[in-house]
Amino acid sequence: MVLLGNLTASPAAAVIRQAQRADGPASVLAIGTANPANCVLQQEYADYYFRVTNAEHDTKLKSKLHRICKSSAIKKRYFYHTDEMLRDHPELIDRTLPSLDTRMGIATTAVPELAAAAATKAMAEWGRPATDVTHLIVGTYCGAHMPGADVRLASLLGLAPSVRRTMLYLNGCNSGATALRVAKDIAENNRGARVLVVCAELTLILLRAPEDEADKATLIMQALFGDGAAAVIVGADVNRGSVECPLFEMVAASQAVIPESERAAAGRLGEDGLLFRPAVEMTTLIRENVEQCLVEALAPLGLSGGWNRLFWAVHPGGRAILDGVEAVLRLDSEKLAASRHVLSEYGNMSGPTVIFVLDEIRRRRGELGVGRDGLGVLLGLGPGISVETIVLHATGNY
Ligand SMILES: CC(C)(COP(=O)(O)OP(=O)(O)OC[C@H]1O[C@@H](n2cnc3c(N)ncnc32)[C@H](O)[C@@H]1OP(=O)(O)O)[C@@H](O)C(=O)NCCC(=O)NCCSC(=O)CC(=O)O
Repeated sequence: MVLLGNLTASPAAAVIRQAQRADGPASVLAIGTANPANCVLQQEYADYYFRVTNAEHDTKLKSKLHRICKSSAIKKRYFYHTDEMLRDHPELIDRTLPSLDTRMGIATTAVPELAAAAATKAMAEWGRPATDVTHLIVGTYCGAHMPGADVRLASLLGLAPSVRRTMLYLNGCNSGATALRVAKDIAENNRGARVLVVCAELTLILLRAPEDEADKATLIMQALFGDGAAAVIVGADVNRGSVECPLFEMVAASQAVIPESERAAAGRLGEDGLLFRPAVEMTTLIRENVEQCLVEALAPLGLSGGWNRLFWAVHPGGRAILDGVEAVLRLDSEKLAASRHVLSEYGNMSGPTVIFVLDEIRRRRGELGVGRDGLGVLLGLGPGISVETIVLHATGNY
């Protein structure tokens, strides 16, 4: 017996505990992404939005949205909602009507289905049977059901009934990074664990008609956000000769909140759906604090400063956010090329977006700023303002 304060640790228990832990670091083993079919070009978005919201008479506001769309650095976005769906549900557009039930009703099936489309791709790349998934983490801001989208998703994918599920609701744009951080801890603390992480978001939950000149936040949301889902398989201790192929080792993960920024990215679920308002100050707060957050996360690992040595998967919350991060970290222009590419092709899809960025980095086979030692940072940004930092090592097995 070993006495630790008033606790008694038995060597037998310690051996059992040790045997449950993985030896190696958690790794990203596969990535899959999916989007709904309805694609709207950004240059046509202002016309589209003011038409479907029956607000075409408001030409001043429409040209304001057109200007914001033009400077957004977004080319196109995908949406689950269609003209027909909006015609059938006027409550989604009319701000005076309650619409939460309609939005949640559609999300009940649409979120797990989009999540399944991304997960199926990740699992096909992974190469092992669905029943080998031991843990499932699902993130979404679209819905708040019991049981959640995780149960429906597990059934769609044919996961084992014993799969250990974790549901992350309303974590905002950092949910992709948050889910990966939790998956890392699970994989490293449960020998043999294979964690399926899936984030799926539909802007249907936050679609609303324009109000007036003072309501710029609505225009910003409508101009930037799109629908998408992304999935990752995370696991440690890949056996030699196995079908599995580690893409990125997860070296370290941390989270911080920017001081006094609670109101800068705030939302609430109400009768009119999800009202989320990133404040004008969000860009400045990130710009002024991101380097300090990174120093605190990376200095203990001996990695602080010299940011151009690393590759970067930064959440593309908006063009101005990427410009701010690039300027303050003095990054070479190719370092945020993957983030800018994903913003341009899909807009801000909230949680899944940073996983799309990681996928883009591996698809371009290291041409996007992966240095000789292969180290990089996945940076999640969301309400809080939360800053998620995951240090990755690109294995080169793309
Ligand atoms: C939207 C933009 C592309 C527009 O760029 P522009 O170059 O056109 O010009 P700009 O920045 O001056 O903005 C145009 C007009 O919109 C206003 N404006 C800008 N951001 C605003 C905001 N968040 N709320 C309300 N108004 C806003 C400006 O004051 C200006 O008004 P006027 O014309 O009257 O002077 C850029 O501002 C941008 O990328 N902003 C960051 C968007 C953001 O906050 N993303 C985070 C989403 S949340 C997220 O990702 C994570 C999460 O929290 O979950």
